Amino acid sequence: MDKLRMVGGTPLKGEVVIAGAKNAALPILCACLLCDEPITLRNVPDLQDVRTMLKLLQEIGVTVFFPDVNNRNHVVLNAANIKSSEATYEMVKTMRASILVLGPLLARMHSAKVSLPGGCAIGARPVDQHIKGLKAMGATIKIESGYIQAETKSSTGRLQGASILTDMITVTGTENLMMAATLATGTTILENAAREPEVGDLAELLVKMGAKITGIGSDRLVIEGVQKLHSAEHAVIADRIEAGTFLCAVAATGGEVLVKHCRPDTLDAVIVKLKEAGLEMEVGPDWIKASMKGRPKAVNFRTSEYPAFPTDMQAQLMAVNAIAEGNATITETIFENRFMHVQEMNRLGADIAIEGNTAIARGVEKLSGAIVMATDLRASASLVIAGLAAQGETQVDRIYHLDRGYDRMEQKLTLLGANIQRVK
Ligand SMILES: CC(=O)N[C@H]1[C@@H](OP(=O)(O)OP(=O)(O)OC[C@H]2O[C@@H](n3ccc(=O)[nH]c3=O)[C@H](O)[C@@H]2O)O[C@H](CO)[C@@H](O)[C@@H]1O
Ligand SMILES: C=C(OP(=O)(O)O)C(=O)O
Repeated sequence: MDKLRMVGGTPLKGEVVIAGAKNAALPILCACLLCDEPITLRNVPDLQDVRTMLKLLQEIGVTVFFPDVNNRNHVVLNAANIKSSEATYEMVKTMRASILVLGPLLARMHSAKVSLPGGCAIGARPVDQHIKGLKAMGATIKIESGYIQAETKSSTGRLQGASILTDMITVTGTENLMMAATLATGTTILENAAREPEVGDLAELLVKMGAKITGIGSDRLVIEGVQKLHSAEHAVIADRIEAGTFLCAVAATGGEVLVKHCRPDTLDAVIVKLKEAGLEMEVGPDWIKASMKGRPKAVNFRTSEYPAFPTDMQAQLMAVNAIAEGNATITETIFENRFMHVQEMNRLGADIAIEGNTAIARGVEKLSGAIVMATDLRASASLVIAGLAAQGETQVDRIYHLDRGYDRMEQKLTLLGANIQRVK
């Protein structure tokens, strides 16, 4: 199992180019299942979850073509010949986002069998709202032998438009139901829809494919079903979480970094908090120039749905707080178990206590290197940030979590002057 070894204490300096967003690329790849014509995608990040999704789509019968052998970010998908409507346990257990094939397969093939995702390191993460929404659109769904088995029951085989109000805001739930609704008969209204930029990016691709969607970017999506979707081209939106992760790394280590090819307009809540922490930022249309002098200041924050502070940035900003001046209160409201990084940060000398869904970080002047273990994707990123800020050598084990969602993180950090290596 790969590990990352780093010697902390070097301020980051230089430029970093942000990749396409994992959380936009994954549903966008699944959208190719909705039509029998090629979908051309650019700015697809080259990371493990994307490779897993491409493998799953190939198992289903999608052809995957990289027109330029030297560029894994440009992919053409063609789902003209679907041969299976199944996502196996083997696939879903490595990547929960496999659930995103459910809506498109059901809409296009009129049946789908997808392994029920289990819980994961950050929480129970049920998919009851996906199921509830598809049932409201006329699907028959049973759970058997760990699989969601779904079928449409109308005479045409098509799902039917419905008004759906989800019990809570769910990102992949909104995406699954929106994709399913594009090929349904009649109109679907999704109330309490997720407003995350990645949902909007998926909606933009669907519109390019001929879908009729209004309310994009709002919490009320109206989708008028069409009979067929067609070929389209799309560039995946920049990853706001990767950009935010590098901004936190600058805040924790000091230095000056130009974050390029990002979407500052999707990072408002993160920018506000990092400014409070003392990170100086000049913001352009697709770049942020960040510089940090001295120690960060502690910042209280609370995660919530977009446009509020993202749960996927909680661990990284906690790493900044670990070495800040003062105490911070950090409340996680999205996932019930997303503090697994706390014990590992404390092994690096942080002073963080957990009380229910709140962590209290008492900033320490210095962290000291140690061997720590990554438990999930963003926990891994936070430990890398803490390791880069710590004195001495840190080793982050189980880096496969990090590889799920970051495109060449250690190479990008090396270009910024960090002393970091992958150990096989
Ligand atoms: C691939 C992808 O885009 N992943 C993101 C997506 O995950 P994901 O879409 O899985 O997260 P959700 O938005 O669905 O989850 C939000 C909350 O709702 C609960 N819930 C959700 C659906 C459901 O049917 N029932 C239910 O109870 C979840 O357990 C969680 O507590 O949004 C999360 C919240 O921004 C991010 O952390 C993930 O990075
Ligand atoms: C939790 C995350 O991803 P996933 O939903 O794919 O587990 C994440 O990107 O931080």
